[in-house]
Amino acid sequence: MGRLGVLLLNLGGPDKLEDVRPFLYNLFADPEIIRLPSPLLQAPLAWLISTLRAKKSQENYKKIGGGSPIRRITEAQGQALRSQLQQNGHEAHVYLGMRYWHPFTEEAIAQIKRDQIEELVILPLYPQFSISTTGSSFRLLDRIWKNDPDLQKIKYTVVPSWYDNSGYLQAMANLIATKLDQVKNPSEAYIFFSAHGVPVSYIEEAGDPYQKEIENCAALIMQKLNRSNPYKLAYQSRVGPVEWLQPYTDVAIKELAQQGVKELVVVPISFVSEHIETLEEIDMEYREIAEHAGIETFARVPAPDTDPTFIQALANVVMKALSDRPIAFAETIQPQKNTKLYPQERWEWGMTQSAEVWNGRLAMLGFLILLLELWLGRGQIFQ
Ligand SMILES: C=CC1=C(C)c2cc3[nH]c(cc4nc(cc5[nH]c(cc1n2)c(C)c5CCC(=O)O)C(CCC(=O)O)=C4C)c(C)c3C=C
Ligand SMILES: [Fe+2]
Repeated sequence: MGRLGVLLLNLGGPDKLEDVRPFLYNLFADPEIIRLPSPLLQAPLAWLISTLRAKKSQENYKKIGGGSPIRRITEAQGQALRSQLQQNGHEAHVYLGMRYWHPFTEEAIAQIKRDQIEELVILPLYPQFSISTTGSSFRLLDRIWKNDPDLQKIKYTVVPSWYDNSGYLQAMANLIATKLDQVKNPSEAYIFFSAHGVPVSYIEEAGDPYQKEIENCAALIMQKLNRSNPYKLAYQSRVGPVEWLQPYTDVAIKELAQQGVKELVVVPISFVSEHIETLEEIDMEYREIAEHAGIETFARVPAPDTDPTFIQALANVVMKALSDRPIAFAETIQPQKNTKLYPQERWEWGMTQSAEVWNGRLAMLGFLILLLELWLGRGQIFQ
């Protein structure tokens, strides 16, 4: 085996408050997050949304210490993975490639080239595949690869998703069991999985397998846990004026409270590290909603971070990828160029070609104004 590298992919997050706006700009400039009918609109819209959202988002980052812990934790996971692989007989360099903030994927690739890596496993730190996360990183890497003959010499493989890995399921089950055993009625508490949502159009128009993988993952974790507690899966963190996967976490919490549920054990399911959506959104916003609705216990299961069972699971995923047939970027799910990732029916009217052009332009203008109004009018994006 040649010089081995493992490239861990993640979303990234602002290290400090000044980073929030440019981080949001990078996120919304990604056509895998919001795709508009004209690519020319992407940058102005990203600028608009990031500028409008920055203040609220900064307030949230302030509440968790002024920045995202995602880089620190992902670096710790990388180091722990390197030692675990070493113990399992594999000397590997581990790199971090974040999609929207430092260390950017491009920085990791430059280092991989400097280190003259010959064999590379590309492992997203998202257990389930979504076009908006893993898919976006793979598409970026695919573009980088196509333009770089040196990279094309590397024997690489990608791991599209690994939510069904037995060690990962065990790590999640252990973390849940520990938390369950701390509540008043461990056998009755409701296990509440909260996954990051995506717009419904990702699933229905673009064929994103995310919802299926999340549902399967929750069911497999429950099997591993092997307890008879009731459970529910809901989706958090919706952004903007389109329909996202349902049930929404806040609505589901209120419904359970109305049904008389008193104890919730909340499991963040699509994240493997603590970050703003666990530390602020779940721990603060949803806790408040739950307590207000009459839930007496709101216990949150920690993200796996550097949990040893979880790190061993990551090492197993890497070793399996090395022994399996290599998977290329092109083999993974990619939305077609014209896929609607955002509802576009609004500008599909008009009788003649030129009328259609003008209708389209007016509709786009209207759409921008509508977005602006919705973003400003609602005052907060996570509803
Ligand atoms: C599986 C994980 C994730 C999916 C799917 C996902 C889709 C998705 N996200 C946004 C918009 C935002 N996400 C933001 C932060 C954020 N998102 C994820 C993970 C997934 N996103 C993580 C790990 C983080 C946190 C990074 C950190 O700073 O700790 C944010 C910024 C937060 C904020 O402004 O409050 C936005 C915005 C969309 C639109 C989307 C799918 C289309
Ligand atoms: Fe997100």
